[in-house]
Formats: sequence, C-alpha cells, structure tokens
Amino acid sequence: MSLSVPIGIVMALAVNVLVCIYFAAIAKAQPTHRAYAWWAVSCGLFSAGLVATVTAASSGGLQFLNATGCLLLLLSTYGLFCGLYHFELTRTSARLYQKAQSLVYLALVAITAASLFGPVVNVVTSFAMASMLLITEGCFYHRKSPFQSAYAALRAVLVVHAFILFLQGTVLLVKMLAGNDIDIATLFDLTLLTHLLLTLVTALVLPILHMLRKQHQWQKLASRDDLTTVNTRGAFLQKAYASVADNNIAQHSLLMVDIDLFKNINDTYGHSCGDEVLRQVARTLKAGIRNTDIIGRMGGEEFAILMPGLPMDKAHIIADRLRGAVAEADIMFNGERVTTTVSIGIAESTDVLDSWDSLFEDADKALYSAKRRGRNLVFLFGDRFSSPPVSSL
Ligand SMILES: Nc1nc2c(ncn2[C@@H]2O[C@H](COP(=O)(O)OP(=O)(O)OP(=O)(O)O)[C@@H](O)[C@H]2O)c(=O)[nH]1
Repeated sequence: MSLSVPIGIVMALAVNVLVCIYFAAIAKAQPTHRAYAWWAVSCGLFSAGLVATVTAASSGGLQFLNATGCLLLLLSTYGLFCGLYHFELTRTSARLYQKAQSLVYLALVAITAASLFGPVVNVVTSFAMASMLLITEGCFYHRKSPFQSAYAALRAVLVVHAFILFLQGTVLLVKMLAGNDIDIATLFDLTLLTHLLLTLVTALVLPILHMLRKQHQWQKLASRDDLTTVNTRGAFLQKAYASVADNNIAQHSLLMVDIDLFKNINDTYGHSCGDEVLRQVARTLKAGIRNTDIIGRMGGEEFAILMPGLPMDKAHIIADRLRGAVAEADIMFNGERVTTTVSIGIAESTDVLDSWDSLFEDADKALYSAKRRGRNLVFLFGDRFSSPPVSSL
C-alpha cells in the first residue's frame, strides 16, 4: 500500500520538527555534548529542505528554490554525520570526518552547478545524501562493544535509507535520460518512510545509548583499582561470587598473594617507589594468568586471584611461576633497581555449597603459613610445609 505523497510529507515534516525540538531541549540541558545540537540542526535543515523542494515541485519547477532545498537536504545529512561524529569520537570517526568534509564541499559545488541544468540537481542530491549516510554508517563500526545490537540497528537503518536514496537517484537519472514518464511517487514515499524510520530510531536509540554508555563507563571506573588497574576488592568479590556459584565450574582455586616486607620498601625508597612496586607486581601477576582468571587488589599490598576450573595442584604450579616471576622482575625506580618477592597461599573449593568465606579464610591461612615460614614461598591450605609443585602443566 502506498502512502499518498502529501500525507508522507506532512508526517515527515511533523516528526522532524518534533524531533528537532526534542534534540534542542536535550542539547540545552547538556551543552557539553554537541551531538544533540547537531541532530537538532539536522532535523531543522531536513524540514526546511523538504518544504523548499516540495514547494518548488508543486509550483512547476522553481529552480532556485529546488536547488536551495537540495542544498538544505544534503546539509541535513552532514548535520546527522557531525552529531554521530561527536557522539562517537573514535579514531575511525575522526578519519571519516575528513571524508565527510570533502564530500560536503564537493557535493555543495556539484549541486550548485547541477541546478543550472534542471532536474539533474535532484539526481546529484540523492547520490550525495546516500554517500554521506554510508560514511556516517562507518562511524558505528565497532569490533567490540557491549552495545553491539544497538549499533547494528542504527547501521541497518542508515544503510537501508542510503540504498533507497541511491535507488531514487538512479530512477531519476533513467527518467531524465530516457525522457519517459516513470511514476516515482511510490519511491518518493519509500524515501520519506525510511527517513522517518531513521529519524525515529535516532531519537529513541541514541539518548538511551548515551545514558547506558555513561553508566558502563562509571561502572568500569568504579571496578578498576586506580593504581594497579586490576579489579577493586568489590569488583573482584562480585565476579568471584558469580564464578563460585556457577554450577558448570567444578572447582576453583583461590590464591592470596601478598608482597613481602612492603613496609621496608616504602620506608627505604619512599611511597612513590612503593606505588611503582605495586604497579609492577600487578602487571607481572596479570601477565602470568589466563583471561578467565579473576584478579583483584584486596587492599594495601595484597592481591587475590581466583582460578575457575583449576585444581589446587595445577594452581600450585602457576603460583610458583608467579612467585618466581615477581622475584626476578626488574623494577626500576629513579635509576635504581628495586627487588621484591611475594608470598602466596592457595585454597581450593570443589563444592558449590562450600562457603566463599571458608575458601577465603583457608587461602589466608595458607598465606600466613608462607609468611611465617620465611616468605617468598607458596603454601597450599592444609600443608604444613611448603613444597615445590609436583608436576608440570
Ligand atoms: N606505597 C604504598 N604503600 C601502601 C599502599 N597501601 C598500603 N601500603 C603500605 O603497605 C605496608 C604494609 O605493611 P605490613 O602490613 O606491615 O606488611 P609488610 O611490610 O609487607 O610485611 P609482611 O606482609 O609481613 O611481609 C604499610 O606500610 C602500608 O602503609 C599503597 O597504595 N601504596
């Protein structure tokens, strides 16, 4: 079923004016976020461009008005791009910014020149708008993002609208070259409809995406220890609880890692050196474990590492490797080489019903034994003596 052109136009105009006001209100409330101002401008330009081109067409080809409308429509897609560029601000969008700028200059010249030759201006405008939308779509290319589906929806709408615009340009070109009387009312309806969809999706999805992204960034900041960049105690416990409660993971090993005589490092070399030692030890620990292991700074100079699916004898081998790596690491501070060691206690949980507290306490007891027996040692919970790991992985 085809919409009649006037209804489509009235709907497109009404929606764009409303969305323009909506984005302008958000832009006023969030002046630092320039994307909303650009989108408000884009909707405003589209409305003005639509009025101009439709008025020119219905009054029998006012060329100047039609060309002005075409320029406004093109600028509205550039406004959409600029908004999304400010919204994303990635390396990819920065690269695309140059392309979008070149395209807009080129298209402005081409549309102005084409306006001297009658209907060809509409062909040039359709192609230029479609190209701008395809450049815009590139801004949303993310290989890894927690909001993958929202980005995919936006990209799909942009591509569909670009495709319809290309089709419209091609049909207009054929109509012009062949000189025949193809009825493009349905295609025009389709263009308006896909633009309407784009406007609505932009208005609905982008502010929500913006809010979710902010929330995600705050959560990330709150869950990461400033100094060492590993999980904070709270984030570690949250992830560890979830892993221990997972019925699919048969066992867990928990390593409690504590830097030996750390107070001496602070006292001898100063607090900044102590901080550097903490950073370096965290880096060494992180480098020596798998991605599926969970590491956190529990406070001061103590770290915890949860190894899902790993029995204690295997965890022992890794722990001993970590201990050796820390002891051998060169930590340079103000041109001086600082050395440090860690003591490690390990406990194992094989039953989902084992309480997390007892796993934690057991690993802590093993760590205490390692400290008491001379430091730079790995102790398993339940062992009275530290022993080297028995097998290799
Ligand atoms: N530089 C620095 N020092 C910290 C930080 N957090 C805690 N400390 C210091 O870490 C030291 C811990 O000292 P202790 O608890 O006595 O332990 P230790 O000297 O490592 O001795 P053992 O654990 O028995 O080997 C204290 O002096 C704290 O001030 C930090 O973020 N940066």
